[in-house]
Amino acid sequence: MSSPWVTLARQDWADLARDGHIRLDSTTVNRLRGLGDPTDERDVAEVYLPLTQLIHLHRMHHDQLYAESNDFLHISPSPTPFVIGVAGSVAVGKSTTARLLQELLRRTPGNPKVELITTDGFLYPNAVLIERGILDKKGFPESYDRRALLDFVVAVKSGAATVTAPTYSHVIYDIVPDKLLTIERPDILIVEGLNVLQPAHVARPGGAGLAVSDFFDFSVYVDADAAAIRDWFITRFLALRDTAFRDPDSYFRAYARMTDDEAVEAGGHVWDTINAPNLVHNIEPTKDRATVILRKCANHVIHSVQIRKI
Ligand SMILES: Nc1ncnc2c1ncn2[C@@H]1O[C@H](COP(=O)(O)OP(=O)(O)O)[C@@H](O)[C@H]1O
Ligand SMILES: CC(C)(COP(=O)(O)O)[C@@H](O)C(=O)NCCC(=O)O
Repeated sequence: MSSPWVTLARQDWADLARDGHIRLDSTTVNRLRGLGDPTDERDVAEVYLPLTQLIHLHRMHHDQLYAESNDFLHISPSPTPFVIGVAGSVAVGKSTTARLLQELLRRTPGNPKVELITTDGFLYPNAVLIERGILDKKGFPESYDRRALLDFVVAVKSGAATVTAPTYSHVIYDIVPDKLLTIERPDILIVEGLNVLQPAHVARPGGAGLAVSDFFDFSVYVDADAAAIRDWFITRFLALRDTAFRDPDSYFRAYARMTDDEAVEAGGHVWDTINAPNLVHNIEPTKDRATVILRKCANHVIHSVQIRKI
């Protein structure tokens, strides 16, 4: 059976990188990578640079098509940003991927303005999740205000001068009251989150018929075996116990006093009861909707890249 995908082993993918002047020094890479994520300058050169060049190619053609379509229609709407979705499990390293792409794309010709938002800002506040009995479903599609997220992306994509988004804090484990993120006419918008590749839930009465993924011009799914991601999640949980959980404002400060065994048990429980079911039932089924799948092996290293060729 023919496949819409072409899969490249890492070295073949790395060989596609064209001569360019885009570099990220180790200080920048260290600043951008997530807790416990070993991504380094070599990964940037071998994996993220060719990806940036492919995205730039898509963006150039997107802008040209948009301009020519507008000429054909005799309309002159506001410039529209190129929108990129970054999806994948909790703890798979989406934020590292999204932040690296933001920095690399800023260095592409014309130095575009690249903004990044994470969808956690569109989670319902804990008070609403509690009222609906779904606090233990944080990260599941129904825990987000999908209408507000869609409205946000449509407004930015429509070229609105100023668009705001709510923000989430992992420390307080809730939406931060009165703290908004302001986006002002970016050339590129990256939307990172667990469920950004979800299709519209048209079957639901009153369903929007549209989802944020309908406005993506390019998307990346960060993929790894669930057993490996579970290990990364628990390792990160132990690291957070020694750092972020000690913050007096941390929702998880009770975890800061746990022994290693207790923390492994508690982290494993969160993974097994919340994040693993969400991965299996909601996130992983959206993988094939991505333009590119970055496939990691158990040590976090990206070993192959799958690209939708049609
Ligand atoms: N409880 C927490 N306290 C502080 N930071 C956290 C906590 N959980 C996750 N983070 C941080 O939030 C970011 C997003 O995490 P996550 O949603 O698991 O996505 P990913 O690991 O794929 O980037 C990461 O940089 C992670 O280190
Ligand atoms: C905040 C998250 C839902 C991720 O949100 P995203 O920005 O990917 O939409 C996730 O990191 C999280 O905290 N999940 C809840 C389960 C847990 O405590 O790990």
